[in-house]
Amino acid sequence: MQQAAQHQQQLTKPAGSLGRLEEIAVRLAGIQGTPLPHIQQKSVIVMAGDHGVTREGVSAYPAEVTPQMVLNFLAGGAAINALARQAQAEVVIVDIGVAAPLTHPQLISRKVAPGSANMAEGPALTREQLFEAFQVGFEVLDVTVEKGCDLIAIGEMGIGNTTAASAISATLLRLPVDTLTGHGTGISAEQRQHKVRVLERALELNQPDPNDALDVLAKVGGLEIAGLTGVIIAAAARRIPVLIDGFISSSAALAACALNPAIRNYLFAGHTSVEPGHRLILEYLQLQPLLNLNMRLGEGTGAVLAMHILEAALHTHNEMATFAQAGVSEKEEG
Ligand SMILES: Cc1cc2ncn([C@H]3O[C@H](COP(=O)(O)O)[C@@H](O)[C@H]3O)c2cc1C
Ligand SMILES: O=C(O)c1cccnc1
Repeated sequence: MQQAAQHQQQLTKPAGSLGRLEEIAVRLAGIQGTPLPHIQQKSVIVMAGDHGVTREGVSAYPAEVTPQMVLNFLAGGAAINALARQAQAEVVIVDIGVAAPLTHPQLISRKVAPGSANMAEGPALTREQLFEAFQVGFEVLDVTVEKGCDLIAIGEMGIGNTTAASAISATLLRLPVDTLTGHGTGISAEQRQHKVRVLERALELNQPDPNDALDVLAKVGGLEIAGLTGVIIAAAARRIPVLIDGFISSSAALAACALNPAIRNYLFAGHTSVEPGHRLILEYLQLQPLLNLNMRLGEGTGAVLAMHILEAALHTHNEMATFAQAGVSEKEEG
């Protein structure tokens, strides 16, 4: 990172004038362990799973939308497909817990269970399911990296998962659920109040331990969130930078960082979502979002959009002439 920062000083621009692009290049140098980092191949890993808590009426959309959207991803018709085509990123779709049978040649079928249990009635996942979900995340990341990918974005699909993200982040950040809970897919103010009450009941009943991220992920998490936590852990272990997306994928990152705080150094926050809890997670992790476009979709959309910025940081870092090369005079002393 020191060498990369020194290289930045020599490029033909006033020191610091590329702002956060400079920091990004330096951070990528640290992650890849080289002063001139490169990104060759990008993927977005989208994990899909259902949530028993949807039976409490916490989303504006029915749970059937989860499998329907997975098929839409596979057909190339979702927002993430359009943005990934623009960014030239491969879309990797994983069924880690959709509550409907799904088969497709491009689908990675690793269903741990047909959805989580209803956290308002008991723990969402068993410990075994949690570890199986981690394992799916590790393996999907490994296969993706073995195919040559060196930048990962993460995304999710799962109706009801803003409720799980609120429960995880309220517990780990030790904040009242009300401050972190938003409108998700577009529920009314009244429905949001109901969602907060469901969340309070689920936390009261399950008593997730804020000092134990595994306990939190099992009791009030979900399969796609746990799978993404696994992706993040495995990516950091392999020195692969990860672009996190919105509130839900950031709750997976929060859990990963609770397990090992050094993981934070491998993460970039693609954007800040409209969900109120998202900003609180990013502040806690000290990750400055790259974009703020009032998005609240998930799927990895904000993360894939930010790939363009990471690449811009490396184009300037690697392609610009130095003062010496270009014969441009450096800053006057004093
Ligand atoms: C058509 C459609 C496409 C989506 N793509 C992502 N989400 C997003 O919305 C869901 C979370 O919001 P909530 O907790 O309110 O259910 C997740 O599936 C998330 O990825 C979608 C939601 C819908 C309806
Ligand atoms: O922040 C997100 O990623 C988000 C917000 C609302 C609905 N789905 C995802």
